[in-house]
Amino acid sequence: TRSSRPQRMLAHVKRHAARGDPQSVIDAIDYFCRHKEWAMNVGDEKGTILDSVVCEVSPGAVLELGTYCGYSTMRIARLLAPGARLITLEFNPANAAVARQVIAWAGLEHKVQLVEGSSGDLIPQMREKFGIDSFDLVFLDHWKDWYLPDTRLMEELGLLHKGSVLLADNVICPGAPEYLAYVRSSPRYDSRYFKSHLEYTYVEDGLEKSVFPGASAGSRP
Ligand SMILES: O=c1[nH]cnc2c(O)c(F)c(-c3ccc(F)cc3)cc12
Ligand SMILES: [Mg+2]
Repeated sequence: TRSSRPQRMLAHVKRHAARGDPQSVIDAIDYFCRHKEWAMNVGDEKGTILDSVVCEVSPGAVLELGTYCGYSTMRIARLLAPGARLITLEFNPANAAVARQVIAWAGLEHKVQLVEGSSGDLIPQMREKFGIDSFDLVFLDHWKDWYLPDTRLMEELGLLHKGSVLLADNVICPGAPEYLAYVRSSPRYDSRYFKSHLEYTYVEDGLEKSVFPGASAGSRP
């Protein structure tokens, strides 16, 4: 049967990127998506904003919701300090299989734990299965309708601490209106919009960065 777009992307990476060199893998994917076939990686423009947030937070524990082909996984992992951990959740087994190979090609597998399954099922298992107490940074990039329920779930499970940062992709295109309304109106978050463009296009999109000031915020003094 005909190869999939992620498989063709992986073949391009293996031909054009150097093993163990994450930047060359990132560049090869950006080239493939800009000049051969568009794909829904966060991309180079929004990726630069992602990089700056990762550097600012310098997280010890990161959760990525939505791995796809591992592009943003690599952008985050390449900036992590020794010992810092990134857990990335992917619903689609075929995409997860490609992402594992992309992450391995970049030589970043020791910093990344890729788990297949639905975020709603896996988030409640973070403590028991992965020994994670809370996340310093969460990158939401899976499915817009799950941004809000997954955020509520992380709050209820105490997986966010004072200062935890949520960074959400695609808040304009395809758009996550309920999520935006929540983080922008809740006294529990300090939220800011980083205007950018839909990956590899001139269409507007952006990232929403929301800092969790602590569970006590928004409750009666
Ligand atoms: O489903 C998605 N999950 C995560 N990220 C996405 C994304 O960055 C997109 F651009 C898009 C997208 C797809 C088709 C379009 F026409 C526009 C945006 C979708 C997703
Ligand atoms: Mg996205």
